[in-house]
Amino acid sequence: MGACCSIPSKTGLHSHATTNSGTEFSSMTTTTAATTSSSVGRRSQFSEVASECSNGIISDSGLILESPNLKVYTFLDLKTATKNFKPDSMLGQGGFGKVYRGWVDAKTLAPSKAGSGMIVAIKRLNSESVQGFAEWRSEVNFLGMLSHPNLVKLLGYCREDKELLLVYEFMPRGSLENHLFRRNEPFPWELRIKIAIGAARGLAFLHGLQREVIYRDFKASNILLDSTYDAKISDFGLAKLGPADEKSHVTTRIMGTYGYAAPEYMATGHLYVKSDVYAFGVVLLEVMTGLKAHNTKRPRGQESLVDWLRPELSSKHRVKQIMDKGIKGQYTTKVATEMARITLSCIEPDPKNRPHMKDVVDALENIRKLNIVPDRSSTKQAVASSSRASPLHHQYGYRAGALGTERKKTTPGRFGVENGIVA
Ligand SMILES: Nc1ncnc2c1ncn2[C@@H]1O[C@H](COP(=O)(O)OP(=O)(O)OP(=O)(O)O)[C@@H](O)[C@H]1O
Repeated sequence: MGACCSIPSKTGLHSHATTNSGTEFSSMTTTTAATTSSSVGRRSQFSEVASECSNGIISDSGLILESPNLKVYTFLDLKTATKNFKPDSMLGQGGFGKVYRGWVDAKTLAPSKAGSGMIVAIKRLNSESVQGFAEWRSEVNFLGMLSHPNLVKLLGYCREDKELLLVYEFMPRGSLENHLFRRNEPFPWELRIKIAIGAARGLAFLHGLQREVIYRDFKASNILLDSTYDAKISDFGLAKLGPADEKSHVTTRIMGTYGYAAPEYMATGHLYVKSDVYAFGVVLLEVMTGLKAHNTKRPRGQESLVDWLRPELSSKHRVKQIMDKGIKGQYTTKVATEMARITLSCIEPDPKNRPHMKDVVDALENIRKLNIVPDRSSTKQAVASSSRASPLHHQYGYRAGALGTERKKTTPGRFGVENGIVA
C-alpha cells in the first residue's frame, strides 16, 4: 500500500499538444481515453499481480501502472528547459545521445527557466541513430508503465519530426560507473554494497512480474544514484518481455555491452532472465575489484574481467588479493569471501545454475549485516568525503584498482546492429 500511495498521480497533466505522428507509437498516450484503452492491453503484458490500488497494481514493493502517467513535451518546451541544449548543461553522453540538465515546474512539469522549479535529466537521441526509435519506444513502454523505488522515474517524452527525447527524474549522484572508475578517491565499501542491494531489488522486481521483464543491458553506467546513494536502474532501451507460456528464453538479436553479456546469449541469441543475473554478477565483480568489466587496455588475457578473475573467486586467500586496494579495512574477510561466493554463482556459465535475483537480494542484505569491521572510522571518513564531492564535476584521469591502474574515461563498448557487430 505504501508504494501505491507514494506514487504521485499526474493525471491531467497531458496538457501540451501531442506530437506523436508515427503509427507504431500513435496509440500510446495521446489522450486520456486512448491512454486508458491502450494501457489495459499493455498492463496485461506484465501481469495480474497482487492487489489493485487506485492508480495501478502493486507488485513486490513496486507498481504496474494502470496507464502511463507521462507528460508529452514539444521540442520547443525542452529547448526552453535546457537553455537550447547548452553544452554546459550536459550531464553525460551514452551510445544513443546526450543527456542534459533541464528545469521544469515541480507541480505541472511544464518547462521552466533555469534555476526555477526542479531539475530533470533530458536525453536527446541522436537523430541519425537507426536503433534510436526502437530504444526510445522501449523506454517509454517499460518505464512509463512500471514504478519501483529502484527504477528511475520517466516523467515525459517528446517526439517531433526526427527529434526523440526523454525526460527523467534527475539523479544527482550520477552513475555507479562514475564513482567506481572516474574519480580519484576510492568509493567506500558501504556505499558499494548499498548500491548493489538497491540495483538487485530493481532487477528482482522486473524478474518477479508474472510476465517477466528481461532488462538486457545491466551495467554500472545504467545504475544511477539519488542524493542518498539509493540506486535506480535506468535505460530500458534494450529491455524485453520474458518468454510467454512455459518457455525458458526469448530469442533475439544480440545487443548489449561487452563484458556484461551472458555467454549463452552471445553464443545463441537465447536470452534468459538469468542472463540479467550474469550481468549483475559482472557488476558485483567490478564493485569488489574497482576494475572494469571489459578493458582492451589491459594485458592480453585480462581484457574480460570475468575470464581473468573467475578462478580467483573460489579461493579465500586469492579473493583478498583481488579486492580493490583503495577500500582495504572497510570490509571483513568473511564479507569478501561471501561476496566472492555470490558473484561466482551469478556468473555461472550455465544459466540454470545462477540464483534468482530475489535470492541475490537476500544474500547481499546478509553480507551487509555481516560487515562489522573493528574500526569503522576509515569507512565513515570515506563516506563523508564521497558525499561532499560533487557528482557533477567528474574528474577524469587515472586511479588505482586492485591489480593495476584503470583508465577512467572509457565507456564499455556497446555492440549490436548500431555499430554493425552482430555475433
Ligand atoms: N536521470 C539522470 N540523472 C542524472 N544524470 C543522468 C541521468 N540519466 C543519465 N545521466 C547521465 O548521462 C550519462 C549517459 O547516460 P545514458 O543512459 O545515455 O548512457 P550510458 O548508460 O552511460 O551508456 P549507453 O548508452 O552506452 O548504455 C550517464 O552516465 C549519467 O552520467
